[in-house]
Amino acid sequence: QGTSVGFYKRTCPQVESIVSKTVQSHFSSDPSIAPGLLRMHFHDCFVQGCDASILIDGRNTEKTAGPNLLLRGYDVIDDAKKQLEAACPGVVSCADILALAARDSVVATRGASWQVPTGRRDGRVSLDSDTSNLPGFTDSIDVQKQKFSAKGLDTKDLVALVGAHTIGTSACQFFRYRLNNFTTTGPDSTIDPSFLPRLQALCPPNGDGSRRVSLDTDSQNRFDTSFFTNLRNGRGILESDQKLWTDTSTQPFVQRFEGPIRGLLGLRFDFEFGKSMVKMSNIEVKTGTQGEIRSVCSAIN
Ligand code: HEM
Ligand SMILES: [Ca+2]
Ligand SMILES: [Ca+2]
Repeated sequence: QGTSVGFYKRTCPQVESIVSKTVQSHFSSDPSIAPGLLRMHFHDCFVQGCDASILIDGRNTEKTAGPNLLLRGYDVIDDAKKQLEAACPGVVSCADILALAARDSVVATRGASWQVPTGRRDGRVSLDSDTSNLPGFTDSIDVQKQKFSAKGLDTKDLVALVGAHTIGTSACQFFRYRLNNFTTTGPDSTIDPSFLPRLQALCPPNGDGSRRVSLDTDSQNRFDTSFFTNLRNGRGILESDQKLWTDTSTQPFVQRFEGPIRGLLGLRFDFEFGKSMVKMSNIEVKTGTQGEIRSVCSAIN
């Protein structure tokens, strides 16, 4: 009853090539759509399951909620949907397009590929008030773990999936508070002191809070393990990211994802990321006769 690889094999064999070509062509003119689409899929799956509820336009929909205001890549999904409606009308869900586009975004940034099970149906509900279960950048590791385990994802999945921050950027407004007066004695002490001036220069106290800074310093366009090395070195940008290193329950996973195979404890980040993505992409999916196949991704039928 769940999703399966090759769900559209008979009904729309071109689906994967249409989505990947569309992602590639948008990526070549604007590389920021890769992190945009990956994050969008995560924010879709955590609210009402992976059902494209994030794509619905209108008043008080998920899109209008705080954590979703800076999402990007909606036009890529609309473009792919248009082509798919021409090739196989009424067949491919917007939720599946987004799941495929997230994978193709990792491939575009030279990460490892994985097979994406399909067969999701699109939801009919999108409410900004449902977005409170999305993790926040000040969340403790306990809260992060709770929010992930509520969706069937364990600690290893948490660390692997947050590894998505190996690409993309954050606005200064989400971490600038760590750089000055974080405590009575000064900046967040978990920040590498030799790195601090660089961040302070990028995000001065009264500067532009919307200015964007790499989440993985010096490697924002490459889907690699550098993000974990940066965490080890006190170079995490978000408070929630740096805590993955300071917390004793998540640090071992950061260590294991950082290096290439290290004996029996070694975990390949690229492989584990794909595995955890398949789990995340199956959160509360609607299949069979549930939901609908939207004709336009930004509106319910
Ligand atoms: C504890 C969990 C997480 C928290 C608190 C968190 C928080 C954030 C924040 C605050 C930003 C900056 C947004 C902006 O300024 O536009 C961000 C960016 C991003 N997040 Fe996460 N995130 C989490 C987990 C994840 C997961 C699981 C994924 C995907 C699998 C993900 C993918 C991304 C990507 C790719 C970006 C860069 C977006 C861009 O460049 O447009 N995040 N995240
Ligand atoms: Ca959703
Ligand atoms: Ca990187």
